[in-house]
Amino acid sequence: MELTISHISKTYKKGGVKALDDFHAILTPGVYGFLGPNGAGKSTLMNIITDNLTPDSGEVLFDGKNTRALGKMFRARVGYMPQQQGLYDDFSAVRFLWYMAAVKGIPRKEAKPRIEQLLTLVNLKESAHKKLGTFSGGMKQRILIAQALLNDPDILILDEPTAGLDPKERIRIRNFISEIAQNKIVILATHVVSDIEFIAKEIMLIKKGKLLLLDTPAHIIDSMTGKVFSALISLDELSAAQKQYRISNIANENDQICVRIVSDTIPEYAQITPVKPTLEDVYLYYFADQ
Ligand SMILES: Nc1ncnc2c1ncn2[C@@H]1O[C@H](COP(=O)(O)OP(=O)(O)OP(=O)(O)O)[C@@H](O)[C@H]1O
Repeated sequence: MELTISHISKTYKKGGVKALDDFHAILTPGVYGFLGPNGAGKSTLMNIITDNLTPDSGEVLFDGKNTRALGKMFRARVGYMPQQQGLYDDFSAVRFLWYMAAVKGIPRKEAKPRIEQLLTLVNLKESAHKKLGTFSGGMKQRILIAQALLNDPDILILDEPTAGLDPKERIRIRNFISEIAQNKIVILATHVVSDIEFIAKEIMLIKKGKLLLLDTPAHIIDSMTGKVFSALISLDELSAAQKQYRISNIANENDQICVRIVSDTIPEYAQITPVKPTLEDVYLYYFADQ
């Protein structure tokens, strides 16, 4: 199974923003972390893949076939969880899933066992008849993921699935996505590094509509070797250091300051040591100016 995002460009008429600029990537089963700051073009791309938006140029291909030409056949294989919007607060969880199954044109006979199975999968069986308006942030995210899974999609697109969640819920949702990702192409858009660091097969870095990198987390992190340093400086030096370098962490150490610096060149401090890069450093390296 292969999803080709082939040279997609899109400029919004309103505002004239070039949201996507010749974006090209080939995706196979596994979780793709789609990482970029606000406004980078993530939602635009996901709306194009799901056929909610038309690109100016380029096309999306599923196993070599144009997805617009495949039409309904392709849409039946896609599950989409948009960013949390006004949920149907007065609907119970089970009613919401029935409603979404109808919207997706899933026959009642198929929908019934699927809804039961999904409520168990997302651990909401006991809250099936509670109104969505009473749900916590994590429960809302889980029911939104469940609706994206109603048609047992081959391609699952998740737009910021952990937005607004506390760390415990974040980890839960992350593990849950990892579990359901078997044999699916999962695109998980986020600007939170920790959401994808451990579960992504590959990471797509997007900046101003352009694909900067598409590679495994390990390769991306390795490519930063020799660019991350730890320096001990005095408090007086801190403000100049912040102006000169991208600083990913500041910690007090006795009467000195330990700064973590991301830099192409070795910073000129007396007490400096190269350190192992992390994905957070990568993010800062590419997006410090965003
Ligand atoms: N409907 C629209 N009309 C005009 N401009 C838009 C529209 N939607 C998005 N944009 C602009 O296109 C660019 C890309 O936006 P997009 O929502 O795709 O980014 P994003 O990476 O998903 O950001 P976020 O994480 O904030 O959702 C931004 O500059 C945004 O302001």
